[in-house]
Amino acid sequence: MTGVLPSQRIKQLIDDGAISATDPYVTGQIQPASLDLRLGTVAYRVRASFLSGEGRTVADRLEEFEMHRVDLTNGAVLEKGCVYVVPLMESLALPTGIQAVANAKSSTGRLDLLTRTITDGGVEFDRIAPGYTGPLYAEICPRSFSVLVRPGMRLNQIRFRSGHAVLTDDELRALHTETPLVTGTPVIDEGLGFSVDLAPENGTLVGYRAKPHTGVIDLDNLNHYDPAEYWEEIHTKDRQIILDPGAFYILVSREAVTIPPMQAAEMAPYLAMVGEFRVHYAGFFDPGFGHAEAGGQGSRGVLEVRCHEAPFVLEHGQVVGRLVYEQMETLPDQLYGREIKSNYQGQGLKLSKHFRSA
Ligand SMILES: Nc1ccn([C@H]2C[C@H](O)[C@@H](COP(=O)(O)OP(=O)(O)OP(=O)(O)O)O2)c(=O)n1
Repeated sequence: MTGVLPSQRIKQLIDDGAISATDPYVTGQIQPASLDLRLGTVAYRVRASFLSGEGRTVADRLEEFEMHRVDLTNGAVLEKGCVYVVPLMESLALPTGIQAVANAKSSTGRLDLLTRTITDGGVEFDRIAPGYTGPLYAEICPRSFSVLVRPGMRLNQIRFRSGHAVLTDDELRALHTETPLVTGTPVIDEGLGFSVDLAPENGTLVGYRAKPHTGVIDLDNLNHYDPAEYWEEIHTKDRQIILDPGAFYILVSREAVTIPPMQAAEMAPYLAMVGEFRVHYAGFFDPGFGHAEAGGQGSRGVLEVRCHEAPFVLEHGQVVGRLVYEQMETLPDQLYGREIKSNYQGQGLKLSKHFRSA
């Protein structure tokens, strides 16, 4: 069978020893179509981000790039602007037919914590070769805020798939006719396009921009921080905003999106050629996200946007990203939503769960 492996198949991989961990698994770690990965006890501050490269291990390369080590046991701050490599508690011994892909969790992306997975012999971030056997590491680069972390914190996640799982545009059109995937007319071109909302129904608040020189965020503090101390509100009445190079924004999609129970999705930039700005990082959408039966009607996608070379005008309804839908191998035994205490079901414009709601 081909497709993305659901929660019960991930449990089976654990039972079979294809996934192992230094510490017992915790409640909620297995998600409908992914497994949360946990930080180990040490962070290596490195000179620069790196990939280990064919035939070489991350441990070897750390000898080359390590500047110093930080013990995370009692909590430690990962400083904004620095690059760290943290060995994860989980490791893999994948069967040859199973391939994996990792990604930052949505909460991590919303905090602008660039978090990518690296492996021994790896030549790409976040893509794990079929049959990979070896340790997993998170490379973490806090870009807007310094963060306090402890062992066991879950910053990234991993998805497993067997064979080819991506839906073609024709399959996506057929699925949309069966279960509407977005509100409005779907833009289907190598996935489902979605656009930015810069003309909200009520009020003028369209997004947030990270403030410089803020305090530390302890990732265990949920619904805790005052948004005003970390974010500047972005208001507009004229359906457009100008993005500043280097600044980090949280925006929201105009469309409500649905991921039916037998599909999962990954967010990708709309066009690789648009270098001026990029919707990035947190890419996984769970089966059941936005799905009415899982309490998700009207869920928008949150967009983490960074502008690069030059100031860039973003207009209401401009297509900025696309969701690449994949088929689940079998129906997951849990869906994103209320039952599993998900944080972002039914969301509109929403900062990470660490901030108090307005
Ligand atoms: N750029 C993104 C990425 C994801 N999501 C939505 C779809 C996901 O199904 C949901 C949760 O994603 P994660 O599991 O990555 O996030 P967390 O684990 O941080 O949230 P939760 O605690 O709710 O599981 O957020 C989003 O709105 N915008």
